[in-house]
Amino acid sequence: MSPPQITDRQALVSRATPINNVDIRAVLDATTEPRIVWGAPDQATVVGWGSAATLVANGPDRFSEIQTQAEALFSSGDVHAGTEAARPRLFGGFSFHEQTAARSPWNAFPDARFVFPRVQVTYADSGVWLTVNAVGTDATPTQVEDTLQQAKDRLESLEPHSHDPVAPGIGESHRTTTKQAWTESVNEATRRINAGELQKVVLAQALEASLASEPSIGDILNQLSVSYPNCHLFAIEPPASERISFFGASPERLVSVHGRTVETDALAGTTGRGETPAEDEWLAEELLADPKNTHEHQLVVETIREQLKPYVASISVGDRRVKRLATVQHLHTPITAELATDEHVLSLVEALHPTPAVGGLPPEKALETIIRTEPFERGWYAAPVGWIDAAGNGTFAVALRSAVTTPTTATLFAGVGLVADSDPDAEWDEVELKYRSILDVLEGSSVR
Ligand SMILES: C=C(O[C@H]1C=CC=C(C(=O)O)[C@@H]1O)C(=O)O
Repeated sequence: MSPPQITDRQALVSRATPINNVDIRAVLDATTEPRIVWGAPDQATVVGWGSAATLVANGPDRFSEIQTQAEALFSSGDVHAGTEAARPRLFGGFSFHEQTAARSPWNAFPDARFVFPRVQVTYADSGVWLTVNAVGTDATPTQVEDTLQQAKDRLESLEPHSHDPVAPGIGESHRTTTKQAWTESVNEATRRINAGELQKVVLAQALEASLASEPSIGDILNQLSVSYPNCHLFAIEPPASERISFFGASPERLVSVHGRTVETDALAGTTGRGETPAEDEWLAEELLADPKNTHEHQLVVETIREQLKPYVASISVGDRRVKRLATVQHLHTPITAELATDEHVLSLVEALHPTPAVGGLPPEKALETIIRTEPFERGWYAAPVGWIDAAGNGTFAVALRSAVTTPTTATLFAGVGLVADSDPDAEWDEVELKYRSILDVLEGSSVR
């Protein structure tokens, strides 16, 4: 392999070194620049802060624009990563709709933003790694290596995080959709589904809450990682953002591309948790056999299969099963495929988003219905969040079970899939169950 060359002004320098283990919460407490956090089952957990480069795109071409900008950024570089987990990666996400109105709480979120962190700590199987990145005319190996040494010294001297997790506590809270408006919307959706205008639509609600104290993203993510070990954990803080965080613990992987292997999940159809293991099992069996939920789920499986078809040489749909989370259980079908040719992960993200687990069918009619019905801005809720690397690999989750916090407020989001026989009251309660994952950590309630 020929050595990487620095060819233009965009030259990228990246250096990494193993460091002693440092508590992720101590790292987060010590950072003042905007941070990103990513953690997924079977993947290294990453905390990054600052920006060596930031890619922004808006509008319907946001996926291809970010791909072009990422390819330009990674086209030349002087990289010594030491281990695959510490290699240069971009972290960020997209808006749900083609265009996001700059409405609260999304004012600081464009339609797509990816950050190449200035400093990154990676918790990998091979140990803890520190990476320092720089981009531009003044990015020199000597400067980056000096910064790496300084950052290593500083991180290794951090006091361990000693306090128990502190929950911010919730003051007043209200859903932005009234029960009456919700009932009317669900009835209207089911009427249109029964009339054959739509097959399925996912309607969501926002919940606005005041916080009793400023949230600590380290404590929140720590709690979420304990309660939701089989979920994708993320936090994204926009630059110059007055300490705004968008974070969540999503049970749904949108897509992961590694070489030519594609993995994705169909996740739709929900029930609660039982009081006992036997009740849990009973609820899971009921869910697997329930015609409304299996129909809602099967629409997602079939659509994902169709969406992937143009790209893949083979596809394998796993058995339908139940994914059990701390507050709910979902129908889950894992899907794997082999690409016919090399594809950038963002091509697959664009092809799959939004799946009918968060949009509906037919897609255009469902999106129109969502825009017309929902009285709040989805922003990045239910949209792809994740990472990409220089080779076009990456993993994206669907940003569910998520919230935006400021030092004094939280806005939570949750939605439900509606089909012909959906009941407004049951769907209202399901929204509450889906809020619980974030509400529990904000309130400091004990979770399973
Ligand atoms: C839209 C959400 O969940 C989706 C994912 C799993 C189960 C779902 C359901 O049963 O309705 C939804 O399709 C959400 O959590 O906000």
